[in-house]
Amino acid sequence: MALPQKVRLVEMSPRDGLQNEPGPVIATDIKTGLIDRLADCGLSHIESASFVSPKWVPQMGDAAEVMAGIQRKPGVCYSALTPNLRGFENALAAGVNEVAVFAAASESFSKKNINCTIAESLDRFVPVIEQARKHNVPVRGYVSTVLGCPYEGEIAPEKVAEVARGLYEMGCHEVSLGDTIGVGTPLKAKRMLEAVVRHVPIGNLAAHFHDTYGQALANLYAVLEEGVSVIDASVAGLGGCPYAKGASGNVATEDVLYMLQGLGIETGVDLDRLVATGEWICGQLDRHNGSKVGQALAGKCKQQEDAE
Ligand SMILES: CC(C)(COP(=O)([O-])OP(=O)([O-])OC[C@H]1O[C@@H](n2cnc3c(N)ncnc32)[C@H](O)[C@@H]1OP(=O)([O-])[O-])[C@@H](O)C(=O)NCCC(=O)NCCSC(=O)C[C@@](C)(O)CC(=O)[O-]
Repeated sequence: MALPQKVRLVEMSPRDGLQNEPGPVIATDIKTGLIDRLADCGLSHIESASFVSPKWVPQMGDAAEVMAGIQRKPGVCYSALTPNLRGFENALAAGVNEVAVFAAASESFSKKNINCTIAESLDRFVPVIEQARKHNVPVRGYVSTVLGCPYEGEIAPEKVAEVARGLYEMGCHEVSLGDTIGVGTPLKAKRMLEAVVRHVPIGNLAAHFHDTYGQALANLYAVLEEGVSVIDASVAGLGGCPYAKGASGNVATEDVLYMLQGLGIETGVDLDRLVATGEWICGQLDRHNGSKVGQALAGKCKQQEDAE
């Protein structure tokens, strides 16, 4: 299949990127500063917060304050995770544009992440989706561990397809396929996708790949060739996985954008601004920049400044 002409980037850093950041809880104004800068880069979908239990994920405990503090830009979708009805109600009150429910293809991961089985999680999402429909709020669905699980190892593509189908059939307009611990390789990613597209149209799928083994760009290229046109990514590669020691964050948005530009694929996102945003947030968090493109372009810029 020909590569898509346009890709929609879904920016994960304020949520997936920051939820697992070690150390003290990050100040709300750093989170809102990040989201506003990302919107200024031209990103049209920013996963901004997570209405989960603050006991489980302390970094997301100020979700309502974050949503209240951002400067909303017209045309930008500010979304949030909602694991249950309570999360949905709080997200609705905070004025999110879209919510996301999250399941896994591995029973062990589901238990560790949301303290219930896969079947229980799908049951729990039914009232969330019903309420969302009533309030005209679109719902995205995630499937974690689609290319491997930290507890169970290999995950059958058919299991991924079953969960993705469940989410799609219950009303998720988009299902994002998560290589949570970044263990996938291109052929595996293609095989997994082939199983999923038997049940969910390709236009309703997104790729959400972490970069732990440095395979994320290769995996993305593989699924772009299969027709995927929505990619989740995180500026500066922020993030990790609390249940997999050493797991890296999502593939860096700067790296994905550089690759897409090289392929002539449109995104509407400004690379220079994105690099500056990655540098800014890494400075705020006193953290290493996990984007190769970010490092290269920021280094080049500094070299030019020094020469002047
Ligand atoms: C699902 C629960 C709540 C079940 O948590 P639980 O302990 O099984 O159930 P509970 O209903 O008894 O709730 C426990 C406590 O949380 C409260 N609570 C309950 N719900 C909420 C809520 N919405 N907002 C605020 N508080 C809430 C509830 O009131 C209670 O408080 P207590 O009585 O002990 O004081 C919990 O397991 C949880 O919050 N898990 C979140 C885990 C999480 O956020 N993981 C990271 C996101 S998923 C991810 O990163 C993967 C993804 C999407 O990026 C894709 C990929 O890469 O694979």
